[in-house]
Amino acid sequence: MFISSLFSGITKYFVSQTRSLVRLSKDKVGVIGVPSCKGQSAGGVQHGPKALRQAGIIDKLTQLGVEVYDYGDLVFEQFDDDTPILGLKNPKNIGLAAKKISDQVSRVIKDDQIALTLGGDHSLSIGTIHGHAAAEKNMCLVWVDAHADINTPLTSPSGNVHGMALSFLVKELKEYIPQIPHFEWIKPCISAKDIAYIGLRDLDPGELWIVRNMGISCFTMHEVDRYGIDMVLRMSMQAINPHGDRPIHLSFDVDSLDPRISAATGTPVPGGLSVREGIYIAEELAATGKLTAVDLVEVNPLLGTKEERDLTVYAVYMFIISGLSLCVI
Ligand SMILES: NC(=[NH2+])NCCC[C@H](N)C(=O)O
Ligand SMILES: [Mn+2]
Ligand SMILES: [Mn+2]
Repeated sequence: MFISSLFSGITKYFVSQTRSLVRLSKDKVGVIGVPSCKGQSAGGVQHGPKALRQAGIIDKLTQLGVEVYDYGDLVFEQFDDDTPILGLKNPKNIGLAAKKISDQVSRVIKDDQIALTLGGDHSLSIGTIHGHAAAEKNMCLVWVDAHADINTPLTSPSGNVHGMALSFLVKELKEYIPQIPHFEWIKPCISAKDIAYIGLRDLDPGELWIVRNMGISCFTMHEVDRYGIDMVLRMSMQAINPHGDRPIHLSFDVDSLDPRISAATGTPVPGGLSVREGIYIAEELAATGKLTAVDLVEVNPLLGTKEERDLTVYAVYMFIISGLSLCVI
């Protein structure tokens, strides 16, 4: 008697807690391939979009009932005469590519589709976030990464733009960013308080200073270990989207996952997220009904063994399918 009533109480609890289906913000997804590689130095990351398409992401989403529009890969003119400015490598290639990416993401979101961008290195997020903010003024950003990617051209130890992407976009950093040719069009479009980091574990000194002093919400791997990924997401949303009414941009660097899963990436860092923790982020943000743009970056199919490459791509495949299809039962 006692046990059965307890059981029915628990059942009721779980039924009341269970979402029957993930509520996507829009039921259409626009896929944009961005074969960018000039934001870092390892060859191969430009093949990321192809590897992810070959894994069958688009067919699977379509079979699960998502209306998918595939815009193919953006084509970028290549400039060989691209000398570094203040140490920043490939300013012309990256600055002009970012404009193209921004315009395309903006168009897709204005067409009422979730913009799913397949990279490519993380410098592409200069364009995706800029384009998202142009289409949706009130957007907020969840940046999932081992790295903060917020070096300015002056603090960067490498000159690689994939490690600087956010610095060009954050309003509070405007005074710290020098003039870079081909970057003049980039207007800072997001405030520090509208950004949450998840998974960080490898910051440069300048980045540490910025994150500590600018008021960006930051949940490092330490917080993920301490509170668990569910609580970290709740705290992130409490910080940047307390009323749940803002369009969400999820920028997901595959090196946020532990390198035992995602070895096929240029800058792996031990001690990362599990596959389930990564996927849980996609599912929960999709379930807010406000997910509007997703960047999937830094898959490099030329790194690691064949098994490692397949596993990296498979993890990303699961992340996208779980996040963007209606498969929470
Ligand atoms: N998107 C990435 N994987 N970024 C790695 C950045 C590494 C280093 N912090 C740098 O600025 O060079
Ligand atoms: Mn990273
Ligand atoms: Mn990154």
